[in-house]
Amino acid sequence: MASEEKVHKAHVLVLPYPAQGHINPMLQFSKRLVARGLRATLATTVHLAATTLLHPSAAAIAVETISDGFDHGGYAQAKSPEDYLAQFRTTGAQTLTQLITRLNSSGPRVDALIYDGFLPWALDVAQQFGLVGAIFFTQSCAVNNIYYHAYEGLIRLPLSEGRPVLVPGLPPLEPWETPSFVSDYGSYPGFYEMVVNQFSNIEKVDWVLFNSFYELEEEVVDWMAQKWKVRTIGPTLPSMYMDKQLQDDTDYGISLFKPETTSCLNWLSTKPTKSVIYVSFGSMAELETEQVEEIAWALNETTYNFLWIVRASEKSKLPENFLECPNEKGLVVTWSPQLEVLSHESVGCFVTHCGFNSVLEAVSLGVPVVGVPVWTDQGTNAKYVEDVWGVGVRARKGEGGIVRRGNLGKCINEVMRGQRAEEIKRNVVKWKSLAKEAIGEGGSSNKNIDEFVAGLG
Ligand SMILES: O=c1ccn([C@@H]2O[C@H](COP(=O)(O)OP(=O)(O)O[C@H]3O[C@H](CO)[C@@H](O)[C@H](O)[C@H]3O)[C@@H](O)[C@H]2O)c(=O)[nH]1
Repeated sequence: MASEEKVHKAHVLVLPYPAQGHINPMLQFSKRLVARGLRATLATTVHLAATTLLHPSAAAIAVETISDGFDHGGYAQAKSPEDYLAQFRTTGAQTLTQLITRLNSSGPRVDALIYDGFLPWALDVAQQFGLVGAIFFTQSCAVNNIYYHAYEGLIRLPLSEGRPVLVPGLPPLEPWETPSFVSDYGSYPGFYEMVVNQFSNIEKVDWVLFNSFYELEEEVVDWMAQKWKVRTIGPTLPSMYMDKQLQDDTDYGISLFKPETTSCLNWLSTKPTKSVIYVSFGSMAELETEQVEEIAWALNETTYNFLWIVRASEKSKLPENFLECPNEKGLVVTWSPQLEVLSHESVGCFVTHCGFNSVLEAVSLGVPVVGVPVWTDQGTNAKYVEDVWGVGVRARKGEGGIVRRGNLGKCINEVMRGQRAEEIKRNVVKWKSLAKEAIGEGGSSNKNIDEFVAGLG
């Protein structure tokens, strides 16, 4: 027994919200822990485990399931976001309790729970078992400081038109630059509760982890660090794109959609250096049909090549005959190997919804951005892209709340050529290097991960 105890590696259970943009960073963080000698188990939902395959590179991480209450369809089966979150809270807490009980009796016993901020009830479960509790935020520190201030009633909602929103550590924001759950207060009650309730029990948590890096959000991290044990541990791109310390770590290891890797890479290889506009709106955003049409015509009119990700569920929104007309100039696929695409020499800019993973990937791989935010945190990320980090521009919405083709085309030209493009390129180079330094040997995120691991020892 004593010798068994001696070899016990600290065992962390990692619980992401079941969406691509949440699993990717938490799985990557788990790999960093395993590389430091910890044992990691990913807890995901029954539905997700049944519909997704983990790649071999993630094999060092065990996978276990809990239930969100919708084993045969997941989120799509719920009546509403409120229904989904309420069921997940009840069934998730019960099945997480059963999982920890089982792991503790069969071994290896669990020492810590790293849970997604969207699932704050998980901390109560962790504490019933006396586990170390770490909340993991997949969105930026800036966005989450806005949510904290909303939770505490420190910003008055609904926001007043024309009055800047002041949050410590952030530049003054116009109301439309805050996350949509705040700027359109009342329109998304379930999601609003989800994002602000991340702070409902934060004073009880042991660690507050962010997929960001200190240099990227210094002021807001300093402010938050006065209140909680905040540690930035990102960017969580696979190691082979960053510090190259983990030889097998070439991709995220999980994909909810099947990437069309061969067609993307073959097509890219026929294009000149920095001639391609890569366009993707991530795994969740649903665009209005008119918006899809405006993007299509903007891409059709541009002089550049384009690679556009249109998920299967969005394809019917493409203008008739669009797929046939671009031929050599453009490729439309349902899902790409995004990291390989962004690091390909033929890609010149990234038209993105500004999901936080996509922004961090663009920053880390040095690709200029055209932000076309859709909802949630994306408008605030786009503000930072343009005004704080200077790595791109934001396309403003026109008539009907739609980004019009002329405006999108103008933004693409601005980041691809001319004086502003030169300035953006300088910033892109600077941030790429700072991102690599942060996660590399001796960097801020690397040290923070070491400290977290030492704390579990
Ligand atoms: O064709 C594609 C498109 C995307 N990705 C990957 O999918 C992830 C997408 O993440 P993200 O850019 O954050 O977008 P969403 O999937 O939309 O993420 C949700 O979750 C994020 C983290 O909470 C939020 O910042 C977003 O606003 C929210 O929409 C990234 O790692 C991409 O590399 C691919 O591999 N292939």
